Amino acid sequence: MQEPTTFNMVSRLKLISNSVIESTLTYKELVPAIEKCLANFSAGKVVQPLRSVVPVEPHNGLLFSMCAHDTSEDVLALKNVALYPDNHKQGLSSHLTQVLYFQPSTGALLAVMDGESITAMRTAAASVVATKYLAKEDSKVLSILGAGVQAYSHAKALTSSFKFDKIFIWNRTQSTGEKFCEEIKHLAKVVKFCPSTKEAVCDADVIVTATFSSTPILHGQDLKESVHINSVGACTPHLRELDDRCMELCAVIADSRVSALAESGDIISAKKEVLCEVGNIINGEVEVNRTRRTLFKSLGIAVEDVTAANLVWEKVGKQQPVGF
Ligand SMILES: NC(=O)C1=CN([C@@H]2O[C@H](COP(=O)(O)OP(=O)(O)OC[C@H]3O[C@@H](n4cnc5c(N)ncnc54)[C@H](O)[C@@H]3O)[C@@H](O)[C@H]2O)C=CC1
Ligand SMILES: O=C([O-])C1=[NH+]CCC1
Repeated sequence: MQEPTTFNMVSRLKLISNSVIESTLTYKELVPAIEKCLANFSAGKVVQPLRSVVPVEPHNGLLFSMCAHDTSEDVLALKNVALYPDNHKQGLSSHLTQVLYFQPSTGALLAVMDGESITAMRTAAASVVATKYLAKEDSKVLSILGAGVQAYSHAKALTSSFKFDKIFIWNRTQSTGEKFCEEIKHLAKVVKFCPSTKEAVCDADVIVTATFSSTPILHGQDLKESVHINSVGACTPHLRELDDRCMELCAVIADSRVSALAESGDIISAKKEVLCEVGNIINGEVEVNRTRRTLFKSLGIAVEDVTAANLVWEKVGKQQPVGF
């Protein structure tokens, strides 16, 4: 009898596209699931090595490989991200990603999922969780720096969880920023493009930074006394989005302390301490004063992809069970 191998199982593999994932995943289900996985992660219930990053220098690309096993949920997956900021010139997304979803008991590959929507949505869901625990409860003004995929998912996720009266947008390219404002104008009473980051953030209660900038775009001198920042970009040691003053003023909370200290250009360059992981706050181990300046440093961790992929599997993948 022929032994089942990955190759002769291929006909039974589920391929799950972005469009299916977009019509399947909702923030209503994803946010609590991400909250739980961040709590599991900080409670030591997740096996997750630091992701590997291969620079593809001639093409200004990076290939990330991220894997985790959530032991309390028994879910196993691996995500690849090809991060090529110049891809837009060829009409391609800057992040090309796939999630491989495994049967933990055998290691059999059950599904290959498009990773773009999973990445966009799980990152925004993690920021919603951080905002829930760290921002002032009466936050009314949201500011987003950037107008790409993450800016969009954050606008959608944050407004589906909190009520903002005003959203201020800044983007390096004004025309793209204005187009983005038009797309999200239904999300708040006022949605306005601002020509400078100072104008965009000076009244903000909650700020999102989601760009490819390599130099600071958010400056401490422009922040209110009480503000919460979700810092989503600058996920490699040579990139920065926040200046030293901003880092000095804020209490820094990360998704993963290990990832933050190894990967965050802002934390490494400013020699900033990480107060705790957001999971420590969820688990009731640390309390943070919401009326001070707080910064959630999101690097993106594999267990978030594992969690999102598991929701997709439970909702659309399971109908055709895969097994030997
Ligand atoms: N923390 C996490 O879990 C994740 C973080 N990211 C990071 O978030 C950031 C945004 O990602 P996407 O929205 O998917 O990318 P995107 O390609 O859709 O958008 C990129 C944005 O950055 C802006 N930008 C590009 N170069 C810039 C510069 N030099 N200065 C200022 N703005 C610049 C563009 O105008 C655009 O608004 C990237 O740094 C990305 O690597 C992405 C996925 C997950
Ligand atoms: O977690 C993630 O998917 C990523 N973080 C930075 C680039 C992609």
